[in-house]
Amino acid sequence: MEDYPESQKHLARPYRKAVLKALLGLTFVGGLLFFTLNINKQNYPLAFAELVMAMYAMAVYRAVRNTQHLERWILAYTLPFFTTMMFSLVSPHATASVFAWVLSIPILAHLLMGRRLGLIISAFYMACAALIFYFKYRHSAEMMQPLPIANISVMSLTVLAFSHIYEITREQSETRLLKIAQTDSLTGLANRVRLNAVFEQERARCLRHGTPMSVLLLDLDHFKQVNDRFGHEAGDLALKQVSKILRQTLRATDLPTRLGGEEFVVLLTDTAADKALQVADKLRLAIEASPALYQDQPILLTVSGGIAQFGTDGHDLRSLISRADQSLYQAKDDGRNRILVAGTAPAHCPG
Ligand SMILES: Nc1nc2c(ncn2[C@@H]2O[C@H](COP(=O)(O)OP(=O)(O)OP(=O)(O)O)[C@@H](O)[C@H]2O)c(=O)[nH]1
Repeated sequence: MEDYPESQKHLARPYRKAVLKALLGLTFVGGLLFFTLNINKQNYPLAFAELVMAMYAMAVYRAVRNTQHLERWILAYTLPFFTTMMFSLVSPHATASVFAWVLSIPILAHLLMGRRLGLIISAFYMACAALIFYFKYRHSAEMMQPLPIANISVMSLTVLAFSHIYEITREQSETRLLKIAQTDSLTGLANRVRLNAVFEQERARCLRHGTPMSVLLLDLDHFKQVNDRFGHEAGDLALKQVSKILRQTLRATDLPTRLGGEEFVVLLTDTAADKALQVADKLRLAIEASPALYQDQPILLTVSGGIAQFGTDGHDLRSLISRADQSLYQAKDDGRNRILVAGTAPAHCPG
């Protein structure tokens, strides 16, 4: 589970909303201005289009304030906006300077829609603008000179390339920061923040498809003695060793996380409690069989655990962890090195 698309979408929303609101404000004011200018020039179709866009900008501004569907509103506004721009380029009354607006397309499209969709939308509208330019000025000897054409083309491609590169690097830094924010620095496992985010996604999937999901809470036994006897560095090494076993043993669709201290939570997707117990026992035996080596000394490790199943034992992460925690403490009381399923009699005896 290495993707961060949902978190990234949430992270991009506030700044995309700010860019959209600025665009809406500017097009409202600009629309009214160009409406007046076009009325004075008796260019009524374009004046009417500018007025409609200004009113539409106002309506969208009100709609996006509390929307849950920002991406849809971005498309619902920018596509008519860019199309109106093309309409202005076609207008016989418009001067060649109107083509300068085309340079705003790649910037706005990338800022508002990200690198992939931004590139597609920019390429489409810039190609339309190039065709309009050609058909409008193909008989104009002045405009069809190689120098102005090369100038316009290179400038347009430069703005497109820089907008795209900017968005790629911005998304990459965002992914890097998200990864750092959602990773436990000692073990490299996911942390509580990521656990919460993935749980919410998986919960929706479980409710939609009716698939099971279990939460396994693991706690190292007598870990204080490891620190006291071998030192804190050895304790850290033991935590890394357990993390390595979790990563190696679990399926790619499961999420092993470190909650803090010597406590781990594993989110087992598409897994009911009885199957989760089998997985947990496999982990428990692997941990027992692989002592951490600190300065050539083996540190024997065992874990106790509790399992709770989504739906049966709770519908949110907090209650599931709390139910698993009750079983974990029961497992500790029963002698440690065992896993118990919530609401059942002791399900495993070490041996
Ligand atoms: N080395 C190391 N130790 C940690 C870390 N986080 C917590 N600990 C130690 O983990 C120990 C946990 O001790 P306890 O809560 O008493 O649990 P325990 O000794 O494992 O006993 P039981 O859970 O009852 O089996 C404490 O000594 C903490 O200092 C860490 O990041 N690194």
